[in-house]
Amino acid sequence: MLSLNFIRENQQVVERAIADKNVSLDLGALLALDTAVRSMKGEVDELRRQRNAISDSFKTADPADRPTLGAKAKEFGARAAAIETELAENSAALDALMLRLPNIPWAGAPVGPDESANVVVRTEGRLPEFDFEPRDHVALLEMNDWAELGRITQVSGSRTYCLKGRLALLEQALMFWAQQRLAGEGFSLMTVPALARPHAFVATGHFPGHEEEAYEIPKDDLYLAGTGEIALTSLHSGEILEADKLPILYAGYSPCFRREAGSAGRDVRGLLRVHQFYKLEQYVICEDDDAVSAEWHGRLLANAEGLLRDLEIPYQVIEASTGDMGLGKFRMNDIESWVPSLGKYRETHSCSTLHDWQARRANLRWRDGDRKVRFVHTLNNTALASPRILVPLLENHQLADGRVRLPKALQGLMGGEYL
Ligand SMILES: Nc1ncnc2c1ncn2[C@@H]1O[C@H](COS(=O)(=O)NC(=O)[C@@H](N)CO)[C@@H](O)[C@H]1O
Repeated sequence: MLSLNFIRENQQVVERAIADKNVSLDLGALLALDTAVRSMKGEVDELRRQRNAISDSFKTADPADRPTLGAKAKEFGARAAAIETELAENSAALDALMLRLPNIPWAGAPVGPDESANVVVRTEGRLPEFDFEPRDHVALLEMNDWAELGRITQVSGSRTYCLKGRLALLEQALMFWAQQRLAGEGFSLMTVPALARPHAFVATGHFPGHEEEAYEIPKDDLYLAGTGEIALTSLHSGEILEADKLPILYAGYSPCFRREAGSAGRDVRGLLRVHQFYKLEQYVICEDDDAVSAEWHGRLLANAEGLLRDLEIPYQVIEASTGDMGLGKFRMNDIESWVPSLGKYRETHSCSTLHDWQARRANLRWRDGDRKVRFVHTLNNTALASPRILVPLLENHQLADGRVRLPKALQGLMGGEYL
């Protein structure tokens, strides 16, 4: 969310962001509501003041004047109440529009309608050269009995899976390894619930707008989150964080649930796009200083790139366009990992800076050195998300006989050179 002051003073900038992020929002209507709400508040206050003045004069008034005074006070009270009803409606309408306002994207974001406008900013790692026809990850899973992809769908529906044997162990080893790495970078490890209240989805910006993507638990007024970001963003809602507590660095491990409502027909085979997966999330709450959050953006990206380098997975870093980055982002860099069987890079990480857009929605604030209370900046990036990361991991390191050679960084943990 943006502040009303910012919107009033930067209408063109906000209009530009609305256009560049493909948001259908009538800023004029929002500003008209803002004006109406402010004038109505002024009217109610004035009526209240006048009514109180009459009430105060009542005691010392001439008894003969009291009926007239009483009637006047009543009339002012009735008019104030009538305005307050309309004021409440206008305020609710204004709040609803405020939640739909995009954050202002950074000046370096490619302007475009969707991912087609994204730009590759860096390509790392040498693509594997196979002297055999490389198998896709599903074939590798089947020939090594590393997953159950068939019968389980009769139990749990489409886009579900079981990992088996050494691959199930590898997923645990990967998450353990990545958590050790992030702990070494000063992140506090946390397991995070997928269960979350609707307000937590509003705080991150998933709601309103993406309700369809979340599994709902109506009996308990809960939803299942698609990312640990949702619980982590609202964990400190309402607190005023002391300056010496910042930056807060969380490495949040959670199950993630996504209905993938809009993905019919995409990635239907295997592990790329499933309803339930596990993610280790890098999450930062820092002071609202653009240079400080830009520095954290770079570090979150570097952490993820370091993991991919040690997994010996070739990847590329993407600068997301204004149309692809999403409503709340100031900046988003995706990392795409090479998938040999597809002959292309596929997103495995997404690194975002949101400035105070989430903080305003989550009421996340801190007290600066001058004791002034301000909204914080929030950032998040994937550290590892499994089973998707297993797809490039298995395919890039496969041998002609279907075995998979483990990256050196995992051989100790997994007790051998091969999965
Ligand atoms: N349906 C899915 N199945 C498997 N993995 C998924 C699915 N959806 C997302 N992911 C993984 O989760 C990563 C992060 O998802 S994201 O929506 O892009 N971004 C976030 O959730 C942010 N909180 C950063 O992690 C993706 O890059 C991908 O690796």
